[in-house]
Amino acid sequence: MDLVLIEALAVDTVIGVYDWERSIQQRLVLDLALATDIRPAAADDDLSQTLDYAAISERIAAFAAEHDFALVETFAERLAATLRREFGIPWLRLTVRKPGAVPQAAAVGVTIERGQRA
Ligand SMILES: Nc1nc2c(c(=O)[nH]1)N=C([C@H](O)[C@@H](O)CO)CN2
Repeated sequence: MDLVLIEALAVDTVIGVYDWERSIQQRLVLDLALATDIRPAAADDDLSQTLDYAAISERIAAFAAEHDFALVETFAERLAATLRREFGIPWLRLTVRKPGAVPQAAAVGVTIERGQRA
């Protein structure tokens, strides 16, 4: 299976467990690897036969704007389910980083893999 990539996608959202985090927007940085077979699109040079990384990036920004989870785990799990359902993605790896959450770390976050990778 081939992979369509989206790397270091920055989105702003309400995210965090503490009271002071509930009234501000914070940045998350996402990496995605999305399984698909790119050969039909490549054979016909046709965007409609592959995963449109621009459309998916826009959907992620909208998802971030419309939700306000406490945990990055919840953000990752719900986003993965949404993308798989709406774009028919059989398998994905998603990393969600929260830069600045721990001052001593460049970023903290989670990586999940969901679905079947053929
Ligand atoms: N595993 C997690 N640990 C923590 C999270 C989280 O989402 N997942 N969140 C926080 C706070 O919101 C933190 O980011 C504020 O600086 C703490 N630990």
